[in-house]
Amino acid sequence: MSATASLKRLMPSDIRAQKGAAPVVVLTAYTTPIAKLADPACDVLLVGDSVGMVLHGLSSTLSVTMDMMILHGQAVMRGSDRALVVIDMPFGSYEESPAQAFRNAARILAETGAGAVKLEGGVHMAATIAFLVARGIPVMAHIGLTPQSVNTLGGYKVQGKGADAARLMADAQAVAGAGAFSVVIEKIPARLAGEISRAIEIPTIGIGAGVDCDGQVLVIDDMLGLFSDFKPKFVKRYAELGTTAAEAVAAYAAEVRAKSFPADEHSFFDEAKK
Ligand SMILES: Nc1nc(=O)c2c([nH]1)NC[C@@H]1CN(c3ccc(C(=O)N[C@@H](CCC(=O)O)C(=O)O)cc3)CN21
Ligand SMILES: CC(C)C(=O)C(=O)O
Ligand SMILES: [Mg+2]
Repeated sequence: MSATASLKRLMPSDIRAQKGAAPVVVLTAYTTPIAKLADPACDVLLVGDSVGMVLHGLSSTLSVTMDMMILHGQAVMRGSDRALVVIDMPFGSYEESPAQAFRNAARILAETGAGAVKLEGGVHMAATIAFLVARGIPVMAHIGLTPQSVNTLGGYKVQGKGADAARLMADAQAVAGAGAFSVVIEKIPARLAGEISRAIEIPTIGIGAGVDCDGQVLVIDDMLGLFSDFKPKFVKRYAELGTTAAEAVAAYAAEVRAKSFPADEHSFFDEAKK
């Protein structure tokens, strides 16, 4: 961001090393001004494919494109100089083969300067994660509720209940064994998330996964109260900026109609006013 930035940007190895030492603080960011605001307080800024739903009005993440992720990734890099920037690989850009995943992940890192990519999947994506890591691409994994699989999961439901717990533990161990530097665990029972966090050696980043994860992530628009269509149980609203903004817009509209804005102080005159 600034030419004189003295702090070195955090790297995937720094995040990995926070396990057992300091909780990993993650928020999404999609734009330069939001990145500027979140960078000083966060360890990781995640350019999530949630950008499609939050900023572009899409009804799921499935139609998010490589070009969208790269454009928003570039904007977030310009607004940050401390946090590690991680960019979601969009649906369809990595599932076909390790070679396809490498080609698209390399393009994301080359065109944005970000430090890592994130992709969804456990046991079935472990070979791809290992392929990327062996070729210089740090990977954050994402297991549990994986929104790109909403159509096969049958909705945005809690994962890992009952007999599914063993499958989720296997997913966590597979992505850790494949060399991921951390793993997002979404919408699973808190007790299982704690067991997984204790069982693997990389930091778990929870969203709807309880307090025993090694870090937490939220969509920033959700926690700021800016994305009002969506209030799942795991979101805590730390502000109500959507309400504040709507009130400001209403006040502006009323003043324009009443001709009380602009006042002299917002206007220009060719002579000093008497
Ligand atoms: N704004 C936003 N926040 C997110 O956390 C988020 C996205 N978008 N988009 C990508 C994925 C999708 N995610 C989701 C989506 C739905 C639920 C969920 O619990 N849905 C409830 C209804 C929630 C509501 O609308 O109040 C459900 O029953 O389906 C959870 C995570 C998480 N991610
Ligand atoms: C919610 C987080 C983990 C994510 O994947 C996204 O924002 O797309
Ligand atoms: Mg995502």
